[in-house]
Amino acid sequence: MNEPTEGLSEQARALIAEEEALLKRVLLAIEAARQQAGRERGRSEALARLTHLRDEASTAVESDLPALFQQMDTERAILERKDTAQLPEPHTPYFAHLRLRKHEGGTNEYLLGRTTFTHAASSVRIIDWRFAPVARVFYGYAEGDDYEEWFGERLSEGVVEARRLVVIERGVLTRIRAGTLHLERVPNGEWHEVGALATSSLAGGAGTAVRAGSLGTGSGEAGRAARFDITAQLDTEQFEALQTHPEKPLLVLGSAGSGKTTVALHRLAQLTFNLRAASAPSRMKVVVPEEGLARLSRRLLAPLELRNVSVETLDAWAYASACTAFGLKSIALSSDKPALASKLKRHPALRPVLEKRLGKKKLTDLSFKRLRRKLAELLTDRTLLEEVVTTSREDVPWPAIEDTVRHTMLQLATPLTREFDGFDPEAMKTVDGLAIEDSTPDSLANTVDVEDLPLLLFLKARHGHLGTDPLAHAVIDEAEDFSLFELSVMGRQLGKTRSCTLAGDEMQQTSSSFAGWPAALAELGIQDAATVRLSVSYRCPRPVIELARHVLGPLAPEASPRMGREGVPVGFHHFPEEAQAWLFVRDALKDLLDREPKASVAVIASTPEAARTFYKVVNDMSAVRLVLDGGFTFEPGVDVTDVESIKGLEFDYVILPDATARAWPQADESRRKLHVAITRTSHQLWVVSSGLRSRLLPSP
Ligand SMILES: Nc1ncnc2c1ncn2[C@@H]1O[C@H](COP(=O)(O)OP(=O)(O)OP(=O)(O)O)[C@@H](O)[C@H]1O
Repeated sequence: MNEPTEGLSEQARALIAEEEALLKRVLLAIEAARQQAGRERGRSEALARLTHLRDEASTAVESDLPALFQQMDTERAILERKDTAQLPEPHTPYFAHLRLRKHEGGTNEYLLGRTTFTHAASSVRIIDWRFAPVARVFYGYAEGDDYEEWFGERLSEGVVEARRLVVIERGVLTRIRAGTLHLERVPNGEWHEVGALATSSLAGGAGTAVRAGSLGTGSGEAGRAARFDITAQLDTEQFEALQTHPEKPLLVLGSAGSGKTTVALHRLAQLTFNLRAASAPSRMKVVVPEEGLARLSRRLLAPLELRNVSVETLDAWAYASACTAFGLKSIALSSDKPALASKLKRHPALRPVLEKRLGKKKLTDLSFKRLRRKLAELLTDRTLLEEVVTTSREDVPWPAIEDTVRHTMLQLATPLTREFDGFDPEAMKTVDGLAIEDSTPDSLANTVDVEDLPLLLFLKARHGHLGTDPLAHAVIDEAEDFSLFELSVMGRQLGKTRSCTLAGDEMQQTSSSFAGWPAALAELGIQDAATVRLSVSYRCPRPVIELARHVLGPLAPEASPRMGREGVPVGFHHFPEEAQAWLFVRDALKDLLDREPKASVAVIASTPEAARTFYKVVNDMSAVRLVLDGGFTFEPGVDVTDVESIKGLEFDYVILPDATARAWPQADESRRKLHVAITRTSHQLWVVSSGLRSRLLPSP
């Protein structure tokens, strides 16, 4: 235990002393329980001994039996002791503390954690946030509030005397938040009030830039304290969403950074607990559009004890589903495909046109080969494709027809290797050792696009069983980016109850045209979903949210989110030449990494090509990474990336290096993408432009 520093109020000192004493008591109680459990671990040996004694008794002479029976009784008594419960992790046994003074008299003390634990002798009671009824009081009331809750048949009334969030790292208390009082233990062991530390330090702290016009708010300094557990911070609205009946589909809406992913993953944690079945995690799935978000989701699931839940990107999910549904080990995918053909295949306008064309005729042969041929017929039918273009009101442009037909024809061709079957295999190679069709249109022969997979699965499900195992629950995150075909197939994979959580924000739709939530739910086969709209924006500070709304322009929803935090102004930096702009960013990054080596920074370019070009300016700097395949490591440093890769992610600092009129034109898709890039910012945003600045930005 360490002495609080001078200058702390009496109240703060008392709080620290109380929480440290409490933690000490908890750790001793866990240790006592652990030792007790150790003593009981001898039971498996007891079982073996009992079996052996039984065998012995069956052949023993009568005079030996009384002694054997006595021994057997002893071993049986050991076995009959109650199973040892799982103990809390002593490094971080709990994340919150609640004390209730009941009107009927007396106080009750609870700690919120992930493992239930009671040690009566030390009056320690840790409750599991997922199911303990009293967790409702923690999430629903503030310190000092009168509370009134029904626990089963019993009404409990009283006052919330203490409601504290704590951070315990390796068994040491390092942070306490009680109402507006926020205390932090710095590395030398002294305690400070966080607001006081921030204003007295040159380095800033969230909300104060180091120098005017400089990059950095102090939030990525060395040795920054661990954050409060997000589970402890869920707000009332988010916790209420988790109370939705496990079998009811839930639609979680809200602006960028309002906690949609947080709610969806916490619901999964709760449902896993409710199902109690050991197999539950394997029957649950999280599906997201991009690799970056898949990696982040896996990291977020780990502390929720859901490491076994499969997190898949849409493409990986479609591929695995198709292999299972068609009983194939692998499917040859094209590595090169026209963007317009992909757009057409994912567009909602294709859905009704296809439905009309397929009519009522039943297909009997549902093999991959047959359905692939059927799909190719449809995708080379110009009349059908023209109808898609007109139904989309030319959102799918006319040239998409030619691109789709030509591409599909190439895919239908017989691969050269098969055509020249019987020829000398060496003659089928080029001088550099590659197959003769590599990098030629012939490399497309006999392949399908990853966008074809949901269409093929859709065709199969329409005429028969999909052949994949039903899921107990699915989380569909960034659901605005799922095509109707993907949703339709996903719906077939859900069990009868359609238990799923959809999280999304129509303003962040980037990859295909979104058909709206009613259409999305209908494809999933959901008639009645519970819907929550999260209203507080947690990730971004006010100036960033305001810019994000400005960029959306006419697309911005009427209601603005409730702003969580103030923040430093957005930095706009304009230069005549791109080279000047990028050298300026390079210097700023160098300076920032020196001052705040723990910061996470993203340089988000409009395209992968622009990201690659910018990277050349900084590739000699350590801790700078080019990430274009979603391979984010979430380590401190700089990720140079593009807007398509960063959905659902967040960084302390974001720099947009090419905020030009060419990169971000005045079009709806561009507005939404720029909005996504801007809203990845947790602390500070810089918008850097050269030549002609994007007109989506406010005038200087
Ligand atoms: N109640 C809360 N209190 C404090 N922070 C929160 C709360 N809820 C969520 N957050 C934090 O806000 C950030 C954004 O949360 P999350 O990623 O779940 O939002 P989102 O709505 O899914 O964002 P996006 O739309 O960009 O995908 C995360 O850092 C998360 O930990």
